[in-house]
Amino acid sequence: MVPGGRAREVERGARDVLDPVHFDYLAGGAGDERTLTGNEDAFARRRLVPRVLRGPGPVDLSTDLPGVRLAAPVVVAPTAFHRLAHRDGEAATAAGVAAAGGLLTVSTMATTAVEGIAATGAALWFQLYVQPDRAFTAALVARAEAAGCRALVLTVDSPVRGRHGRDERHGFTELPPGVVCENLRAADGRVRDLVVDPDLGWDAVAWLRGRTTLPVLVKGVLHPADARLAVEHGVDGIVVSNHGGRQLDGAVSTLDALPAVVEAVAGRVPVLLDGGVRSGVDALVALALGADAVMLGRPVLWGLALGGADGVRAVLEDLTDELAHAMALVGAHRPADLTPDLVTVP
Ligand SMILES: Cc1cc2nc3c(=O)[nH]c(=O)nc-3n(C[C@H](O)[C@H](O)[C@H](O)COP(=O)(O)O)c2cc1C
Ligand SMILES: O=C(O)C(=O)c1ccccc1
Repeated sequence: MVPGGRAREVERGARDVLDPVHFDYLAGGAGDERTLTGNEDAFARRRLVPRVLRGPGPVDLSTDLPGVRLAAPVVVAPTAFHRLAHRDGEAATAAGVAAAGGLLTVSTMATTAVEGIAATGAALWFQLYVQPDRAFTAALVARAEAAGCRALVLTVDSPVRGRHGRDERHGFTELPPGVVCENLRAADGRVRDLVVDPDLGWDAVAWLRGRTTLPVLVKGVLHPADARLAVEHGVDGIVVSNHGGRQLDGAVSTLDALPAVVEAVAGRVPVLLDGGVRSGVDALVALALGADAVMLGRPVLWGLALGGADGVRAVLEDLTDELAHAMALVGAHRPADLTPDLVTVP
């Protein structure tokens, strides 16, 4: 079954097919889930002020990002444990992304090895949780690079783990038998536990630079001062993210945080946004407020749960089609035509 409908329907469908404990792990957020709901609410508050009679010409969504040229400014965000959503896990996700001509960010916490994910032919970035064991982290970076990942996405919003009430209520603490984080398998064959590093600082960017020639993005920036620091430390891109409301509950919505970050970055590196993007119109709003691309987290997981690779492909193609259609209706031919004056808060 291939879902073709809108994000809400796909989410409802996924809820119907998934173990409720696993659905809640994937859907849930930290604390009272204010930031989780705030991300979507921020999009719902915006309205578009379209331009008319802007002339003919096809819509061209092509976008250059670190290490990759894409047909549309849409990237799959890194999410853990795809084998909770579908038995084929990240291999199915990657096959769907490849079919849609997209880009998948592989999570450090993937339940399929990065080498196996790369075998699908999908374009990949690799999301990194820097471990206090830097030798192990360097080996993981080398694996990602050897597998053909085109950039590293350093997650910086997790000095400690968020507290997820839904998981606590269910007592969800362990993956099902046979499901493991294959990227945390060490040379000795044993799978390490993830350690988030409370001591991580900006020097981690220079450390990473010394170990890879890949572009490095930082993911999880909300404050414009941090965006400035990221540029000063030589990053190749910034992802405005609150981890889909799974880390600091009460954090600002990503759409509300975006304009100040864009102003601070002043075009020096690409700025991406994730959190609450559920439609092509949402993507258009983020681009108009200055994002160079959006990332999708949960919608891709729901497509995966419902339809495997075909479900992922359908989610990506639907959203991209809707973005192109909405671009035509606001009078824009390419992403650069999308400017903040097209968005209002009535
Ligand atoms: C189930 C789940 C697992 C996630 N795992 C990771 C992860 O391993 N690394 C990471 O940097 N972000 C992770 N994230 C955050 C996503 O990359 C992204 O920031 C967020 O999902 C975007 O919001 P959205 O789900 O509203 O699209 C995860 C999110 C979800 C929902
Ligand atoms: O669940 C998450 O959002 C996430 O990033 C994560 C972090 C550590 C282990 C598993 C998932």
